[in-house]
Amino acid sequence: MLEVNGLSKTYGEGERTTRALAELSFTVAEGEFVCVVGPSGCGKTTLLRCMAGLLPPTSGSVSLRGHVVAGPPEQVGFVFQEYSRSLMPWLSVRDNIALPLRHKRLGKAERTRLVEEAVESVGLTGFIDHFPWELSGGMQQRVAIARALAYEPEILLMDEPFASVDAQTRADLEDLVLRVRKDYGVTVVFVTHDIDEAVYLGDRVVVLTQPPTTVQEVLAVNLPEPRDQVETKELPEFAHLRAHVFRAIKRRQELRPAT
Ligand SMILES: Nc1ncnc2c1ncn2[C@@H]1O[C@H](COP(=O)(O)OP(=O)(O)OP(=O)(O)O)[C@@H](O)[C@H]1O
Repeated sequence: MLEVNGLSKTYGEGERTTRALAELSFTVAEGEFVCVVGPSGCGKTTLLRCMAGLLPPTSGSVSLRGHVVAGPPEQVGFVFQEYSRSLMPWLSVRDNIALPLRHKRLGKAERTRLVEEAVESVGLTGFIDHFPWELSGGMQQRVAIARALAYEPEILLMDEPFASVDAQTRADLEDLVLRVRKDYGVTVVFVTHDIDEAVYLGDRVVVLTQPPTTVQEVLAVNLPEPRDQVETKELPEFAHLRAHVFRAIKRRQELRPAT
């Protein structure tokens, strides 16, 4: 469905050049949940922005169903890390979620239905007429997820969406994403620097190297479904997979020449 083909991205020119992505290739199948994990600064956000058509690659390409992505595709929804910056403080939850739907030609009743269903699916029905600043951080991130879902995307691109919430809220939001993925049948690309999160959520994990970044390894996660925060994480296979990813990242760091 999605194909990242020899993707590279260099920022700036001359002395201020940063080679963020060296050459990356991997694919994402229809309905798959792919986690991308790598050390801080390895270019995860850059990769996702290229996949979203928000940033042109320096070379290589991203294709969606065989068509090269040259701008934000209609079928794609995004959830970013900074929920506090992505929601409009002067709009209610309802109006924030309805905002991207302006780009779709929908009747009022259909728009209301999509917004209300999305709010219900993230468990915020009682807060639909509240403003973002009246909600906790975790609730605001739920609103950001609902906004992406109401748009009925085929693909959800998520950039470290739970990095700024506490551990318990993070676990709840992880399970929420697994559930909506199932309910909405959406394909997910989920970027995180958290190895446990990547293994817990993913059908596959793409492990990135330090910059200049390439794909170090693509790992299949054959853990039983449905995943469970306690039972899944107690499994020896879970411990094995997380140790494998951890070692892959650490080994690569040790191989880097001293600077
Ligand atoms: N707009 C920009 N202009 C110049 N350099 C940039 C720009 N955006 C990112 N970079 C550089 O590209 C590299 C990768 O950045 P990016 O934000 O994609 O990494 P990341 O893996 O998402 O980081 P983190 O995990 O810390 O969020 C970094 O060296 C960064 O300084």
